[in-house]
Amino acid sequence: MSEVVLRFTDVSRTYQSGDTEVRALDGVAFDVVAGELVAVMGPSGSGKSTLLALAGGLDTPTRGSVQVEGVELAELGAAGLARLRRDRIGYVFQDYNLVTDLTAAENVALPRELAGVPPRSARREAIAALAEVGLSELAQRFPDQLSGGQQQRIAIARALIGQRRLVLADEPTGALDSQTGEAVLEVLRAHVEAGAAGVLVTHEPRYAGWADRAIFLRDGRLVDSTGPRSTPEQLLGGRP
Ligand SMILES: Nc1ncnc2c1ncn2[C@@H]1O[C@H](COP(=O)(O)OP(=O)(O)OP(=O)(O)O)[C@@H](O)[C@H]1O
Repeated sequence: MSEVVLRFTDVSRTYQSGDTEVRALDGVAFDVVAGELVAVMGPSGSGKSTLLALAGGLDTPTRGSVQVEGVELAELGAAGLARLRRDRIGYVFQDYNLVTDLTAAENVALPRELAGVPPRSARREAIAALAEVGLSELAQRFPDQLSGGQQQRIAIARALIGQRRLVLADEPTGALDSQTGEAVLEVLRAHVEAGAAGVLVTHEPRYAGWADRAIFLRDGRLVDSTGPRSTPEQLLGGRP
């Protein structure tokens, strides 16, 4: 049995909007195991970003339980949650969220330095992470000297440096042309193959093809999910 990295058990999230209640998520349950990439799909407003925010401990469920590596997020205090987010969870955003006045290497090293790793070691780890995403030669460049696809690959290196086992990606290909988007997903896929668990929010069936399976949300409910993909050829080919 593969290790469960992310577990949602009967998770609901309700927002109060004036007098009305918005049920952003309603009784959602699923697991993501190590080595697995799960795509989350669904129309606008169906709850995809809410699901990702709950998985990353950026938001709290109204009902139900979210566990990361067996740890119940609701039972962690603010400091414990911040530590878990820094050390175990990587977030990749549509707009990269790189620090503009830090170089690529400094951006990638940042979470390690915040975790107390000495700067020299953090830098060494960052250079290795940049090599993994094929960008070692661009380590000294600043974000505005890099293409969108290069910036997103740096964001992925930053999301996975250290011991982080869970990578949450919210439309990471949104701002990219399709060829560059495929290259970014190839990097994400490789990290998952190396043992991380991944959740990828995407509108694009083409990109969802990089995932092992997809779950579909409608009005906050999990309405369908595809089975695991069967052949290595399909996985490597990147299309369903
Ligand atoms: N802070 C909030 N207050 C009130 N309602 C909210 C809040 N955040 C989200 N919602 C509502 O919850 C529902 C789910 O929103 P969510 O952003 O998770 O959807 P989504 O599937 O990510 O949409 P999109 O694809 O457009 O980004 C929507 O009806 C949204 O309006």
